[in-house]
Amino acid sequence: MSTTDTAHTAGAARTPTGPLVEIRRVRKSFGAHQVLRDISLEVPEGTVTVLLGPSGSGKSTLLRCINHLETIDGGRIIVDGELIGYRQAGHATHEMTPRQIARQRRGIGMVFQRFNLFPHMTALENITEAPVGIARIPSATAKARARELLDRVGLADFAGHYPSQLSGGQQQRVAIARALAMSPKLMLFDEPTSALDPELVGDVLDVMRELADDGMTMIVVTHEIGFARGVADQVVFMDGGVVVESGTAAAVIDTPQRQRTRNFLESVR
Ligand SMILES: Nc1ncnc2c1ncn2[C@@H]1O[C@H](COP(=O)(O)OP(=O)(O)OP(=O)(O)O)[C@@H](O)[C@H]1O
Repeated sequence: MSTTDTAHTAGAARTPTGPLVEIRRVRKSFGAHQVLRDISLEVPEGTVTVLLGPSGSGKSTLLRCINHLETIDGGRIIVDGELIGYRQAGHATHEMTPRQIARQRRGIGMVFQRFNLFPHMTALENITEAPVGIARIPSATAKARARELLDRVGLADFAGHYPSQLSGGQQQRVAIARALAMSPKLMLFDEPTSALDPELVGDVLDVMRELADDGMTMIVVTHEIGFARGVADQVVFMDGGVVVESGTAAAVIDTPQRQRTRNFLESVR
């Protein structure tokens, strides 16, 4: 059993309040391919939602819509009371100004499958780049904060290392620290461990679990069922662009009601 499978009472240390994220009847197509057909879900503040589903079910697309990397075709997405995407007569996402979009994106941290660190910058520089360049935080303040974040992800001694000098797991932990440096209210993770060697997965999931324990609101796309069972307050199984089944980890993972969910879980176990 990996450390990520150890007992963690999902949501126990947190007191969920209202939804930080509301997704209502969201639709998204690429050409004739309708990837998101009708997605609705809510993510209460301070909780972790894990999105499960087969390849091509639209999980990444949904995360990208929440973070303004894609524009929805219908429905609406609200994060912290603000419309992110809304497509109905007279209200289109693209009517937002670039400045509004940039401001909203700053409140949402995203960690991708591939760490996407700047190769010519040290770990510390990768983390301070956005706070200094975008948020205009004084360099000394940003550096001090970056060191705290490196410590938090277990890499206090690696501030001066370049990405090529770090393992994949260490790079991903720097990527998490980089996202946290903008003090997001929501963190999105898109298969953060699927590009890692198996022995490096646990350290990254442990950092994510600590974030959850600290009350970070998180939406995580992952096939790590042990993580979902141990950390998720809510598990959402998507297939064919719809939510097939959602509920607690115990409900969706241990006692799935739908055959499609059972088939998927068997395929990843
Ligand atoms: N920019 C794009 N243009 C055209 N098709 C796209 C685009 N982005 C995603 N798709 C298609 O949308 C579908 C859903 O992709 P998406 O990456 O959201 O699924 P997923 O559930 O995250 O799958 P995976 O686990 O493989 O990443 C796929 O068929 C994909 O090819």
